[in-house]
Amino acid sequence: MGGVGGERPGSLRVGLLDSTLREGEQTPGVSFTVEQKLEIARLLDQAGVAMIEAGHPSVAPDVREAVRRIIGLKREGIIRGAEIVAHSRAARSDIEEAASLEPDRVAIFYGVSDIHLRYKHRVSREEALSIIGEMVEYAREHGVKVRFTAEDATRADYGFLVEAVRAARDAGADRVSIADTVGIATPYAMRRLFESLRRDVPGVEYDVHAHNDLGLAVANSLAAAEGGATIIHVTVNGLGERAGIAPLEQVAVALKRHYGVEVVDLKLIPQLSRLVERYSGVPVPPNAPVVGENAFIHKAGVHVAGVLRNPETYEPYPPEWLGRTRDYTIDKYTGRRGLQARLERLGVRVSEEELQKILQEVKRRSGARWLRDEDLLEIAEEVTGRALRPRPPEEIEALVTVKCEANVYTTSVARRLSVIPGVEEVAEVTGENDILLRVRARSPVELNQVVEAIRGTRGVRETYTMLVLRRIPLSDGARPQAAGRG
Ligand SMILES: CC(=O)SCCNC(=O)CCNC(=O)[C@H](O)C(C)(C)COP(=O)(O)OP(=O)(O)OC[C@H]1O[C@@H](n2cnc3c(N)ncnc32)[C@H](O)[C@@H]1OP(=O)(O)O
Ligand SMILES: O=C(O)CCC(=O)C(=O)O
Ligand SMILES: [Mg+2]
Repeated sequence: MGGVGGERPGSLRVGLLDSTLREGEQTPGVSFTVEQKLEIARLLDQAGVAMIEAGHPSVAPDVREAVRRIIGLKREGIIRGAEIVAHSRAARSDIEEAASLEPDRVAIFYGVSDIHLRYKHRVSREEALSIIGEMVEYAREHGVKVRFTAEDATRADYGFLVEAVRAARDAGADRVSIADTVGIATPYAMRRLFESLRRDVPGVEYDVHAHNDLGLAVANSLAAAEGGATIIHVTVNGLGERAGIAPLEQVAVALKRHYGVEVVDLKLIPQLSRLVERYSGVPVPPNAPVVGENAFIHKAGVHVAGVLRNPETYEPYPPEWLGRTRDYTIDKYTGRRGLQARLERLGVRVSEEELQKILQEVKRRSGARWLRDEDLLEIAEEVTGRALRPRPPEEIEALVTVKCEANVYTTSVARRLSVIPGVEEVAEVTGENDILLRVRARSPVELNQVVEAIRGTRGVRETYTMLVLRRIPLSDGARPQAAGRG
């Protein structure tokens, strides 16, 4: 492959620390239950993350309980590979509480920028160095591995940062996390910072923790890894304080795409993303990289024509990496090639002239929305004058009630359902159910497929299907009169 995007900057020795359960729960409005945390932790381990930051036990009883039980899963061998990390302030009480649960590692954070020293900790640099040394040593006395986190490291004076990292290393920390706590680093500065630290303070391994306030978290994390960081902190869907931190899914795919490193099983990413979306209640936008609904949906005719010949024309990596599939929409942006391919997929062959007419009609009708296959076939029938849709003697009509998962937007689910072929009407309703659908199918097998598609839609918890046995046509005389004073 040529060009800038095809360059391989070289291989990296790097793994992921997932902090969905700690940093991710610092997202405003997010609170996972203990059971949800266990489920997320198990899936993260299955995916192959190197470390799970399970929480900060001193925060609240349920946070402590989740950390305790995740450590229990590790002990029982249910979580197999991931190292379990407990977060802690540089305070004896926090360290004792964290260490008493016997995690693999305690991570002790302490702000190292002058802003943090002066306004938050209200200590001098000398005092800070002795607190860092003492607290790391105190944790080590409890028999756990220790990571020291230099919080706000990217705004710290470099000379002092070096002293702080040395103090942590000399007291027994084998890892140091360099945190871009307010997301102000640039990739170039980040790479140089890690290169310098590795030169000036060898003998420890480095983590990078990059916030996304300026949308640079992924770029900064990759740059840090190029500079020598061996662990990248991520959260599923990029959850975290303010704009969050580097999203697991983006970092994992970028590492494979750019460096040929597969740090997690990419095929588990869609499941992880949906699970965390559901439990966090934070919706994944359709245009989110990797996990967004539109990540592999093409629209413009020129793109579709290219993708039909070779998907690489408009895809940086194939959806198959994630077990996803590509698709394209039919609307006013469609061109001849895409339209023809779609018609062929539907088993419809048309002449050049008919194709042109259908295209004109598509462009005239679609407006802001995209056309379903059914709509397209209807247009094609009108243009060609041929019956293109098989018409069995009877159609089955059904009403399907849908209950949505807690914490999902009913309107998003309704929108997803509305594009399922066979779904003719969608209404959001009050009462026990959230959505009512009118469905039409040509056979019981087809009805079953439609219902399966509904049940498999993200956000759908439960469905109930009622077959319509008979419709009673209302004669004019039987039609209820509008209430009026007349
Ligand atoms: C950048 C990051 O995200 S780091 C992770 C931050 N994590 C959290 O804050 C977890 C959620 N926090 C909490 O539940 C609470 O803040 C607790 C339990 C940690 C502490 O609660 P409280 O004791 O009531 O203190 P409060 O939150 O009001 O203030 C923080 C105190 O911790 C001190 N502190 C802050 N950071 C540190 C640190 N790294 N090491 C030691 N002490 C610290 C502050 O100076 C302040 O002390 P003060 O009360 O003497 O002024
Ligand atoms: O412990 C860490 O590595 C990071 C702490 C944190 O969340 C931050 O500084 O933003
Ligand atoms: Mg953070």
